[in-house]
Amino acid sequence: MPIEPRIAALDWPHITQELESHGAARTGPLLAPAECAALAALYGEAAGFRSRVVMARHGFGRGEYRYFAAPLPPLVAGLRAGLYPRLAPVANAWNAAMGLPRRFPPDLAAFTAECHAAGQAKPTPLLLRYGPGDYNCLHQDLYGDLAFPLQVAVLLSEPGRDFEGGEFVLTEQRPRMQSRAEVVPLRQGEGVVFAVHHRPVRGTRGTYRVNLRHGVSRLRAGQRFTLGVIFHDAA
Ligand SMILES: O=C(O)CCC(=O)C(=O)O
Ligand SMILES: [Fe+2]
Repeated sequence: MPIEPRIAALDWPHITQELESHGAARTGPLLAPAECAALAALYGEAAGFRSRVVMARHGFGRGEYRYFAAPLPPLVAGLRAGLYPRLAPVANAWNAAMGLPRRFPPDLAAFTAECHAAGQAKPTPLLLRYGPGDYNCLHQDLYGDLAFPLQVAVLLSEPGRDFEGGEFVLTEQRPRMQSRAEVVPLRQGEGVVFAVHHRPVRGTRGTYRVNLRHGVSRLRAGQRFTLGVIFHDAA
């Protein structure tokens, strides 16, 4: 099945509900094992990427990632364009709840045009590769003033078979309170939608803003690949 109808067939009411209550949601199966393997295999290709980051060199963790160059591989472009319109209403509701003035257009082409006009023109989808002992420190994928508040990561390897450890982790820092951690268990081909930076939480005294970070715990063994889909482009 092409990616667009597959995205349409996901349980969006449930995903939206999970995002509202927890700031993160699993998509359920999104990519077939062969598609995951084909995407992971791109990591070893010389062409198709605009930059490579060795995380240890920057204090980001251990392991590495590569940002795709434009034009994105069709499956990556299809995921980005197909997921965006489903998430834009959530993004707009979040900004309204947090009292932030920005609203996001209903389709990715229009949002990408806004990014380019703001000087953010480099594509941000990326492939990440982790080996034994590798990890990804808690971070936020912000690349300029313009940021879409949700992003998606798709696990391309199978836990237990291809790697051990390496859990996707989110932390949520609440105002004047201690941070809360959440581990999101994923299967190969499954995505997690999560807050890039802030999200609104309804409390007894109205809505407040929490600050989220995400990362990956240490791999105990094997190799783990991820596809990261970030909707704003980079400066
Ligand atoms: O490898 C992961 O699961 C995390 C990837 C990540 O940081 C991202 O997609 O932004
Ligand atoms: Fe990230």
